Amino acid sequence: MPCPVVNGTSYITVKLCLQDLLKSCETFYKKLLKLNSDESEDATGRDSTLFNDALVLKLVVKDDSALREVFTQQKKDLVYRIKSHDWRSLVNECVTYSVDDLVEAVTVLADLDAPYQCWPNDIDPLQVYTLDPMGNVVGLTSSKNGMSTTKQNMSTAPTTALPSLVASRAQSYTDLTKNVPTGASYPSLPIGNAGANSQRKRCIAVLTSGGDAQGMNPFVRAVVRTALFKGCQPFAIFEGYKGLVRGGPEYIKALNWEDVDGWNAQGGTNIGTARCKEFKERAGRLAGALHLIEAGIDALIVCGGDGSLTGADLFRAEWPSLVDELLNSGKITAEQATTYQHLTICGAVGSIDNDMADTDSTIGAYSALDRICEAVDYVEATAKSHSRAFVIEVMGRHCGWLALMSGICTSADSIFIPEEAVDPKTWRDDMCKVVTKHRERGKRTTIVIVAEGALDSDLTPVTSEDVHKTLVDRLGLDTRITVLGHVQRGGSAVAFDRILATLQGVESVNAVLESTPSTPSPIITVSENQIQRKSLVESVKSTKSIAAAIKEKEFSRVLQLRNSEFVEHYENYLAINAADHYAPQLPKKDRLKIAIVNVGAPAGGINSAVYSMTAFCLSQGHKPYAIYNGWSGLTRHESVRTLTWKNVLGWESSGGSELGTDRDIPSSTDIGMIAYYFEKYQFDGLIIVGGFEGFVSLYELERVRDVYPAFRIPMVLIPATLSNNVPGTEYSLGSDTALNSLIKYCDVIEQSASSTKDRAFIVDCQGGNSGYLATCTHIAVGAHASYVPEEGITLDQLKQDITNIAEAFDYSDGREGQLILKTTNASKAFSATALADVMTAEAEGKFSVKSAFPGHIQQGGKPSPIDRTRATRFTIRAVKFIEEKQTVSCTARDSVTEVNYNPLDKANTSTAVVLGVKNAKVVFSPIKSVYEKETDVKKRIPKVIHWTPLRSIADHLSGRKKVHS
Ligand SMILES: Nc1ncnc2c1ncn2[C@@H]1O[C@H](COP(=O)(O)OP(=O)(O)OP(=O)(O)O)[C@@H](O)[C@H]1O
Ligand SMILES: O=P(O)(O)OC[C@H]1O[C@](O)(CO)[C@@H](O)[C@@H]1O
Ligand SMILES: [Mg+2]
Repeated sequence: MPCPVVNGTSYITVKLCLQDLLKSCETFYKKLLKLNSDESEDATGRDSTLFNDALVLKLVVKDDSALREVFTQQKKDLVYRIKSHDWRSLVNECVTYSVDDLVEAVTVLADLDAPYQCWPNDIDPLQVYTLDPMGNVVGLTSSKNGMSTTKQNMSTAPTTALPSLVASRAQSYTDLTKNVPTGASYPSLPIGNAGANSQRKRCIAVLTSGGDAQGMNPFVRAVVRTALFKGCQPFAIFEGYKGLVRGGPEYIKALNWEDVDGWNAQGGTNIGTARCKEFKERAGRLAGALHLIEAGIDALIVCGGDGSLTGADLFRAEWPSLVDELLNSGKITAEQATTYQHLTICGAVGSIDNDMADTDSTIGAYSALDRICEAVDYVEATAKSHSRAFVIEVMGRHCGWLALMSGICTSADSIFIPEEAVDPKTWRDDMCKVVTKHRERGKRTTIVIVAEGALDSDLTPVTSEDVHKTLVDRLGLDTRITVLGHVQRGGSAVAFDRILATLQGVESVNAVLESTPSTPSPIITVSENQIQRKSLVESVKSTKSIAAAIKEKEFSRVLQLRNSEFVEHYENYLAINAADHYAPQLPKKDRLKIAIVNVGAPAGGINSAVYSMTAFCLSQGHKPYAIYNGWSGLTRHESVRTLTWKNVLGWESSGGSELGTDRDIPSSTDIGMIAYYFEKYQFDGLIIVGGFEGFVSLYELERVRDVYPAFRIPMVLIPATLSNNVPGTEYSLGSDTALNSLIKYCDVIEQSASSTKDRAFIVDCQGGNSGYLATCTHIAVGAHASYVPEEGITLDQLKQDITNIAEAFDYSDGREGQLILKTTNASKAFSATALADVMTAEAEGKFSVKSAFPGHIQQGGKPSPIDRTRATRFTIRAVKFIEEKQTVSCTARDSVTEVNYNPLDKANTSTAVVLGVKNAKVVFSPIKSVYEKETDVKKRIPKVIHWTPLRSIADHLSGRKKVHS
């Protein structure tokens, strides 16, 4: 039987450092590869030549007894590796031989008593890994390409079982996939698998391309694990399109469950990325097509920016002609051309720039924004000390999203973005006017944020140096430039990106499996927190049209072509940071008195809401009032003040509650006194920023409108609580900040767990009766399990989790730290510590569990960029809602009567509302119906939990088996 070496090599030298291993090596290779020996060669028996028709293998002895110790040590290492590694992770360190019959090879290995692993299973192996007597890893494959899953010959079942470690792990996967419907449920098998191969597994490859972005690793992890969970074979193409163009086992590798362990916390992309010129040429794409077909891959998931997805779209469009060309040039067979006539492509947007049309956010954008905000928050302190100006240059070659959002988050005085090309003649004056105005109002710092791609309307770049020069020359400001550069792409992903990437990874695999040859290639997007599928072609087209509009100087179109949220943020930025308070927007008769109060526990974004409310009210001409220290502050101390811009300077980015907050609700203080003060100050509108107590407060005020006309004004609740348990919304301010605090904490705990053998941690999470925080953290950190009040803790599940964890420790030799999240209220009987003790006892020495309590760390320090920008957006929406609903005019107020002061219909419940995000939209829902119909008042949670689907995703990605009662 011929045994050509994979890659076509036909001569191999194996060096032996110990003479006494020669005989056993000779026997090993002779039997395994069916080689003959050259009897004539070495009479002394020092070297040996083995051969057949296709291969010459020379065993050369370089006897060195000094190496005996090294060899002994190495062997020990190998024993460890055999126990702890999936050998396919050592694929780069081994020589792989192609054999016709793997089952026969396995029998030989068993006879030789050599250790080995079969992949993907022992019943029908595609690859086998073993050690030669020298300890070299030797691979055997029956496929044409070492990485391909297409076999040359189908083999029969082997006679030998797997080593038990691998067997038990393989069993877990089998169990996992048992729940997954196969065959008919996947309309996917038709593509690339039609005909003779119709039973073959789907082979799904993933690549990352363009600039790296935080979140690409969680994305790849989710693709790999979901593909395995659904019975497919995942592959990674290393180094982006470069790997596709170069091909072969070095760049195209099958990945396994363990290969992506711990990736959620890691920044960058572990499978590498590149900018690849060759792929822009047809010849490069032709090579890419050949390599995919050779590797047996029929679906490709590309995670990258606008450029990468443009490339993916082109590849998809050209695919049939590429296959034809490969067939005509004899590079592939007719059978291959038929099998791979369709390539399924799915795009996911991974780029810090957030420059793709049709999605609110790209994977990595919020992490980069987080890095920018952190840097500007730092710079602010030194700027303030010296009363300096700072020009901060941020990334974004063709997109100003990072500059715009960081401008909002840090209350920058001015921003420059490509979407709003400035007038070359006037921009300097305009900027100086705003900066001077802010300085006159008492601001000691000046922050100007310039996007890397900022332009004027002649398409001349507006550079940081231009801005610096203007601030120095015209205003005489002591000015510095800070270019943030690649720091923005550094570090690990924020919670939002980890979760977004994970959900998009899962959805990409779903999209691949559901697509048919006639389905347009999808791109996975997000809209107001909802993962959606859109058309890749259309998104690429819209994205290109933005670049074209800029090039053609059609600036009025450019902003509109970005999504509506971008436009809203831009208008908000101008309203709160560039407005002239002496020339407000609204005529005097429409100006209102609007109060804001914080109710409940502190949450990230509360202060941002107060800052935005104040700045927006002032720009409109309204009078903003603060009620300090909640309802009890009002009723006991009449703690009401008007707010000025200077009062709230710096609040956009500050943590806690500057106004002061507590959990009192109106009925527990003095509702009559509240009405009295509302009347005294003649409030025209109220904004409550708070959690469940805020929700109850609004309901109570609305209910007593009959009795107290002072409450017949528009009232809006902006939900703000880390528990994210307010009915009427899928998102509350503060929940993102809390998640970020918690994942940072968990990453540290995870490190400790991984460093200590056989150690798991149970992290106790806040959240009241809502398991939102624990579930999202479970996904974000890749924890093993989470216990939440919605599910409770059953003894059966606990037992199962103990078994799962023991198995995971077994497999990783105790080196893979395990985390479990537990919402404090998940069980009345088990505190985190009690649970840890029970698990430790039941694990019978296999592992130990400790408890960890992040406590109020979860309320976070500074609010996250998501909470800051959403606070701004929601608050401005709330003020606009009040404007719209409030018909009373200031003139009317001058002659107050009960009728004209409280003109709102007493029964008009639509004026007391919860502002929420629901089904991808910002909506105002009347408190009366939300409270009475949608709320489990006793448990303080909504009756319908919107995040329930996350539970099963969290579990399947951590390989947790669920016990169903
Ligand atoms: N028009 C195109 N045709 C074919 N391939 C393309 C095209 N544009 C880009 N690509 C491929 O995608 C790679 C990455 O593109 P690009 O450098 O524009 O980054 P990106 O994906 O937009 O990410 P980011 O801008 O976030 O860094 C390119 O190096 C190239 O291989
Ligand atoms: O790291 P590189 O290749 O220099 O690319 C920098 C570019 O990549 C991006 O960060 C996008 O990933 C752009 O904002 C920036 O212009
Ligand atoms: Mg790009």
